[in-house]
Amino acid sequence: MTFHIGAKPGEIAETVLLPGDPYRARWAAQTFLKDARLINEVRGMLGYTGTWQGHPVTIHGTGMGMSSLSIYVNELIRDYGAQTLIRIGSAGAMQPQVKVRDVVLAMSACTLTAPSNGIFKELNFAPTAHFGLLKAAWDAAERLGVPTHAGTIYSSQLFYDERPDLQEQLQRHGALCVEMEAAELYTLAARYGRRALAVLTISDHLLTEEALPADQRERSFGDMVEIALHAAFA
Ligand SMILES: O=P(O)(O)O[C@H]1O[C@H](CO)[C@@H](O)[C@H]1O
Ligand SMILES: O=c1cc[nH]c(=O)[nH]1
Repeated sequence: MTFHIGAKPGEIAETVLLPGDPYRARWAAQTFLKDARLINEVRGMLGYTGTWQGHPVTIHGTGMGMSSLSIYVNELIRDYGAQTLIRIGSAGAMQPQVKVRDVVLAMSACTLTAPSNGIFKELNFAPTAHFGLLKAAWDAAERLGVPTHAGTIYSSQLFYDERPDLQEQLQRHGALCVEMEAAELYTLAARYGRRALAVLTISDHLLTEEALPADQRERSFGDMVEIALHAAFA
């Protein structure tokens, strides 16, 4: 047990899928894992462990934002030995060719500042996905026929951002979408020598203002879960 995770030693798999939403964790575990059992519910942050095609897998919520993800990912890596960490999140599209329900694989994640940035001081560290996972996820998406984009994304500190100028510059420079966790996940994975990737589903569009409701964000993003599972065990 850790400060925020009630699982006993050995109850968390080396492969962990990380949705922000704890109810998406419950839905994904019940939908994709065999024999899924609840291994954490401290503060309502649900985590489940089961198997996928015979491989042990944990699906654990991270909450919203880099500060919350940082707590769970630090404990999953340092206390439970997680080796492969794949975020399965929602995101807002920033480019016209990226449509609602498309999948985005985050090759890199720009951020204004993340919880880890303090240690870099004046250095602008470039948080980057694990190449093997990224390639395996791309191949899986092609096989499954899921419309998928790969490129840089924006990990924002705020959902209600008061800096439209930043969004404009990121759009000009090709950022595909905005979410709130990948940059810190990639930084922690780099620090501890683990594999990480963010597989995102577009839930809303910043240009067209289309948006999916909460129940669909919680329970209908199965393509990204399948892509993440195939990538983890490719
Ligand atoms: O759907 P999740 O995985 O929570 O991801 C996105 O949704 C939340 C904001 O609504 C943020 O956590 C953002 O990154
Ligand atoms: O951070 C997020 C997540 C989904 N959609 C957005 O617009 N922003």
